[in-house]
Amino acid sequence: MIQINQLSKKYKGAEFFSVKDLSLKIETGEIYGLLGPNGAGKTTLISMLTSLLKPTSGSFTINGLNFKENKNQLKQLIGIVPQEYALYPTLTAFENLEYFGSMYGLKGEILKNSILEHLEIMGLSKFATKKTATFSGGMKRRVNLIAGILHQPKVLFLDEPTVGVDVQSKNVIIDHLKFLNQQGTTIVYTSHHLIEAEVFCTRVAIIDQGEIIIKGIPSELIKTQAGANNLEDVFLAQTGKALRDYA
Ligand SMILES: Nc1ncnc2c1ncn2[C@@H]1O[C@H](COP(=O)(O)OP(=O)(O)OP(=O)(O)O)[C@@H](O)[C@H]1O
Repeated sequence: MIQINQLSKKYKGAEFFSVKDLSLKIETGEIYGLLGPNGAGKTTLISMLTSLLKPTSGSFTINGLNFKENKNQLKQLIGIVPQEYALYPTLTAFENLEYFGSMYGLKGEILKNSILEHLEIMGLSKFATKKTATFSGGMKRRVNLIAGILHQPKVLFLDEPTVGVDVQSKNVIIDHLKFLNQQGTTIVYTSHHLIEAEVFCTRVAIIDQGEIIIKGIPSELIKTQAGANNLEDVFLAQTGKALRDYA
């Protein structure tokens, strides 16, 4: 279970809070979607939950553990799939994954077998010895995903794991995430794909300007929002139609 208590982040020199007094409980075994317009604070929130970013105030626990006291345990427990590709372009897919796997303490045959198995699942076996610089966006996304799950995390955080990929890559990624969830992995993900989130997530929270404005089971949110036929209607009704450019 993830318990977030009044978590806030104000970047240095910023006028506004990017995440503001945010409290949320995510149960073990959920697929939880963090949705919101550009600049809503989704990446900031996920970055704090994975200890990539220090909160300004507030706290959270993951399975009862916190980063101050249980850093090493938590690092083994969670997996991170960032929005930006974390891959080294001059290394092959296999070499990249060896690097990431070793960061989680995997080595030898266990590491090698885990890499080969995941490359196979993601349809990348025949590209194992190719440099990732030559990969398409969809292939990079799939290697990026493998890098975060080689150590079989119990809680997986993904920041827009299907952005910029074709339908085929998206299906492989989503199907595998569903499989991992069935095996007991709790999934927290951000997305702009509301149709994807509607069918994929057990619950979602719509975030705007650093705060949760509505949360719940997608089908129930649709039912309770007047005139809404899908999650996109709920999203637009809650966040408005104005563009969210920021710099
Ligand atoms: N390093 C930073 N320094 C200052 N402000 C930042 C920084 N990173 C993000 N912000 C600001 O924090 C707010 C939230 O940004 P964040 O990237 O968390 O939103 P997001 O919901 O993930 O957006 P997107 O959907 O575009 O990825 C924005 O106003 C953004 O400009």
